[in-house]
Amino acid sequence: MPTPFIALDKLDKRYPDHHAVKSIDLDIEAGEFIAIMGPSGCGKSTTLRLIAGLDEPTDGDLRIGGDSMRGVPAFQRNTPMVWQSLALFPFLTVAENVAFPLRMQKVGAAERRKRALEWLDRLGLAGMAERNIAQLSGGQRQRVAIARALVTEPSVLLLDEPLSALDAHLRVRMQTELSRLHRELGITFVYVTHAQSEAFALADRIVIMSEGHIQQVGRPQDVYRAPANAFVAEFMGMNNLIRGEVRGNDEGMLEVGSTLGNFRVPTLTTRPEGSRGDFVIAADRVVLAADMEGPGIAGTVLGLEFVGSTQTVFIEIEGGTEFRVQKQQHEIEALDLVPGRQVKLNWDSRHAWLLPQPGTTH
Ligand SMILES: Nc1ncnc2c1ncn2[C@@H]1O[C@H](COP(=O)(O)OP(=O)(O)OP(=O)(O)O)[C@@H](O)[C@H]1O
Repeated sequence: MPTPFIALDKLDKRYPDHHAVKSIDLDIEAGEFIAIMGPSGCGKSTTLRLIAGLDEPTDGDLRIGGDSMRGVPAFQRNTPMVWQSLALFPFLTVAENVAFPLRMQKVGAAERRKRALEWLDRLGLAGMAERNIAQLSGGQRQRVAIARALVTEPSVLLLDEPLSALDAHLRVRMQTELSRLHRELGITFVYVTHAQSEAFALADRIVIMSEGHIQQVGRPQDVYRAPANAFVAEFMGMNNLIRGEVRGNDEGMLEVGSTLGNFRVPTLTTRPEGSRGDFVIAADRVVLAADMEGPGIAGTVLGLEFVGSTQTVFIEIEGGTEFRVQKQQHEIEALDLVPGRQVKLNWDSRHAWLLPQPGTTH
């Protein structure tokens, strides 16, 4: 194994009244784009601040390039951070804002200006160098903040919800821009976001946190299709979790009994009868049928939600369980899926994903 570029080693942060980050381990390779996600208050920003040196860990270690960062102040780490609020200086021009970190490094005035103008050019802001920050749009300010972070040519860029203040259209444009910069610069990006779409569009790997713990680290498609536990399955949103108990093992399949009926779930290992057999079926894997005499679970359409060209259908199963099903518009119309409509739900057993038993890997 090559030495990771950034290594979080049992990194821990306690505030007087809150244990924000609980002994987390994470290896980040040089040049990776890592997105950290999780519900509000789970410790994402604290983790980023620990990497930046804006906060000191209570315990554990953080290494960058193999060197421990314990006691190394933020200004000596060259790990700049871009925030949603940007923290640009309103009394400086655009060029002076970008050049500011170089001034801190005592770089000469001519060189500072040259490098600031190069970065402004690179971010599509050539010609705006002498403007005041107040004379820029939200998207342009975001670019200034990114130019200012990159002007010292760091090997890591930390971003804390950088796009959340922008409107949807601009957000997508800036995502493309960040992706391009990441590719061109080849440096490591660590990106905190609560927007799944951003994390999926940008990241090589996603880290899911909850209550100060890391719940799963993996490629976006793996976290989505193969959640490590019930928390991740539910956090990803478009999963249906069925809690059940193992009733038998049959050639790579578990027979699972639940309040919704008996199901077959693929497995790599056998499990003893009576043990947990919780599994997940993704919303886009559920098949709906109008024929109530056919096989499947009976349910009633509660309502629909538009998400671009697909819709999420919320279906109530007897006993109060709610299912989410993702369908294309034409399928919705073909089945006339209006609230109150009765439907049968089904899926191919091969698409069910067995959750690992707590404390084990799959
Ligand atoms: N300086 C501090 N003093 C005390 N508690 C703090 C401090 N900073 C953060 N916390 C607490 O630590 C927890 C984690 O905070 P953090 O900002 O890392 O969460 P987050 O996952 O980034 O949340 P959000 O998505 O809302 O920004 C929160 O409960 C927060 O109130």
